[in-house]
Amino acid sequence: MRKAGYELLDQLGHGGFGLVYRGRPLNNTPYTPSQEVAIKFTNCSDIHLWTTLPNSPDQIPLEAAALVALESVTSVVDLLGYGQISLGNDDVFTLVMEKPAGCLSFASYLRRQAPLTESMAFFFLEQLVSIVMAIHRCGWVHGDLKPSNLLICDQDQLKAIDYGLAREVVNDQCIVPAAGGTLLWNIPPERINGVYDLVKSTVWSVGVIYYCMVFGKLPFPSLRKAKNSPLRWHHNISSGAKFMLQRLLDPEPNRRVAIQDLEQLIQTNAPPSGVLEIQRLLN
Ligand SMILES: Nc1ncnc2c1ncn2[C@@H]1O[C@H](COP(=O)(O)OP(=O)(O)OP(=O)(O)O)[C@@H](O)[C@H]1O
Repeated sequence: MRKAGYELLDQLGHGGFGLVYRGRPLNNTPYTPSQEVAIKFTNCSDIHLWTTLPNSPDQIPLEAAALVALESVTSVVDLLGYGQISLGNDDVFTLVMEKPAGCLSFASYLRRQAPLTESMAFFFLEQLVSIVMAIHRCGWVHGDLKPSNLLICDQDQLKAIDYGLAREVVNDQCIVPAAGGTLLWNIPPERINGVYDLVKSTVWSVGVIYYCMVFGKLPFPSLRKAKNSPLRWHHNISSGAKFMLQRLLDPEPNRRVAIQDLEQLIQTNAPPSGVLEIQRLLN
């Protein structure tokens, strides 16, 4: 455990298993005392996947190992410390993470701003793809990509949080049993059949988030509809945007755009740069 002291402030959020508090470093920490942190507490009995780091025999949750492995990715929040503590009768694992200044949940942003202009949606799609690819190049997959696991910082920069479902990728694949995830955001239609590939489902999640940015609503009301219904266009969008959505949200995982082709898909279907600039100036 890296030792450091933090003062707990108010609760930032809570999810299925974790409670997250805003914290302030005490004077004995290497972190700048004025900079706030996010401290996530998870009951150890709720953590099912543990691992070790190469330089230590200590067991740590896979979530912590993912954050260590992704340390160099700027759009992934920094891990500042971790460790196990006892609270009453419970053993609790704590993760101390960077809390980027002036950030807002991307879910709240979309609730207020979506549908976005095609230009803005593309601007965030590019960032989302670069986050997915940076994580992929480190040999991991986020596993739970959705707007509430993205922060929007400094007005328009995305950062991904919550690595509780992150997994290591081997040969561009990560086959997992049908458990975890959030229905309709990151659960693709192929999961109806049981085990599925988290890498292909991440491409699906990118499509769901992009669709929500463009239309302000989820693409499908249920997994069954996602498997059998064509995509609906709620207002007119460019043929490039339609093509990208069809490739990202193909219900057949082997036909869906492969992660290796994601960057090329968005580069070749970008709105013309003049249109992008003018639309951004108007926003
Ligand atoms: N590094 C961070 N900086 C700022 N806020 C954060 C940070 N980490 C978590 N939060 C806040 O705490 C909330 C819950 O965190 P997190 O998603 O990691 O918990 P969880 O229990 O895994 O959630 P879920 O079950 O919804 O996936 C987030 O939605 C966010 O509002």
